[in-house]
Amino acid sequence: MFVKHGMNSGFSSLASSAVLRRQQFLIRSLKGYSVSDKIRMEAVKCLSGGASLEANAESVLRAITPSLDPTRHKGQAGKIAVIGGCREYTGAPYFAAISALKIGADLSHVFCTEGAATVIKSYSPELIVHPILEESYNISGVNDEGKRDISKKILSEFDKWMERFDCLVVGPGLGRDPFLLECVSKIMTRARQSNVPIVVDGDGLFLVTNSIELVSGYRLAVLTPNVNEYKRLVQKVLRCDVNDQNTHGELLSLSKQIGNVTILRKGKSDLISDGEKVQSVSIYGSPRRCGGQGDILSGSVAVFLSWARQCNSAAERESTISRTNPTVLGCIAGSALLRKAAALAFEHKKRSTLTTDIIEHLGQRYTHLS
Ligand SMILES: NC(=O)C1=CN([C@@H]2O[C@H](COP(=O)(O)OP(=O)(O)OC[C@H]3O[C@@H](n4cnc5c(N)ncnc54)[C@H](O)[C@@H]3O)[C@@H](O)[C@H]2O)[C@@H](O)CC1
Ligand SMILES: Nc1ncnc2c1ncn2[C@@H]1O[C@H](COP(=O)(O)OP(=O)(O)OP(=O)(O)O)[C@@H](O)[C@H]1O
Ligand SMILES: [Mg+2]
Repeated sequence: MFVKHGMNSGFSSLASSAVLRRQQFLIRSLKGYSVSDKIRMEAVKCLSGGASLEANAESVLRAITPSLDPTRHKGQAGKIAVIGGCREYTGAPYFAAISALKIGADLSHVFCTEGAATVIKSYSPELIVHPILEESYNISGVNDEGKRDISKKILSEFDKWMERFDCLVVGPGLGRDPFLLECVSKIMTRARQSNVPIVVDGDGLFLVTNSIELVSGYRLAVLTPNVNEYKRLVQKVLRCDVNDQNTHGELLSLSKQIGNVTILRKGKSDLISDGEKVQSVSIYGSPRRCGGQGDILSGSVAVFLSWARQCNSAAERESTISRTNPTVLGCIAGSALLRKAAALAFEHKKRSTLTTDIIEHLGQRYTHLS
């Protein structure tokens, strides 16, 4: 079976004092590190409220990961592009792009501003960096016609590459400059016309929340909101505040309202929905909440969803998995892998664990994923 029924379907409505006592015990257990991962997972499921379908992440990972076959050529394991990197942020696009390579993609590109490009290139010679984006401050003396020309040039530079990509990650460290975001909207529209999947994260979600039509109804779009980003999406799309008593129902409605795009709501448990059902990944990760873990996740989801789309022959896939939306499979695999890598990094580095430490553990998934 691909999914296992959670232990507490309809928990919120059935809560009795005995269940509440058990919950309180589990909350106390979570504070220490002596209890097993399994108990922590139970606790998280108990606390999530609503029917819980914990994804069998290990099966998903095994089913969608391509073999290291000597007949395969460079590029077949994935070509990913991250659109992000501006004056403020260079770490986020680097984390997303390098994570894609560490997981097993063959090529990882970054499209960013010129200033950010030099920095990102210096972090890693493995990344292919395109310094094509422009921010308003850099073109402040240019008139409207000049700006239109710059925008056209950016789009045509991107067009040269786009057909080669298996997935785009839009947003890590993108910033919120209006001119830059306008150009990125055009890039997203072009990618959508060419059926290239798009993972939207960070400032990409800021853009999409204000221009929901960019992804609305696009089944190859994945949104990966953190707590703030989710709140803004719910307020904009559902026109209400986040309701923690109805997490699953709310996520289903949000996804449906945006035309069944896949949403991965990050948090204590990661919740994933494409508007059909909600699945969770509650594997215990790390108590460190250092910045950059969401960036690892977006790069990882991009690779896994590309792999999930590739294995469309029934022989290659387990039956339930073959019927599951590849974007959902990508989210389950990405979330599980990040969480396990975070747990392994925390075992070694404890409170000093940083995003770069987690990236170093991305490759250990098969031996340690439980
Ligand atoms: N090392 C790095 O380069 C990192 C960069 N990051 C990037 O940082 C950017 C922001 O991500 P966060 O997760 O911090 O975003 P959040 O939305 O969680 O919050 C960011 C900040 O923006 C403010 N803010 C919220 N709504 C706003 C609005 N409507 N207009 C202007 N400001 C608003 C918040 O008060 C907060 O201080 C993203 O591009 C993200 O990818 C992060 O990924 C962390 C690591
Ligand atoms: N309270 C939590 N307990 C356990 N894991 C969590 C918790 N909150 C987030 N995570 C995990 O950390 C990962 C990143 O989520 P987070 O909310 O930090 O994203 P983010 O804010 O976008 O990160 P970034 O700093 O990269 O922008 C997610 O996969 C999620 O599973
Ligand atoms: Mg983020």
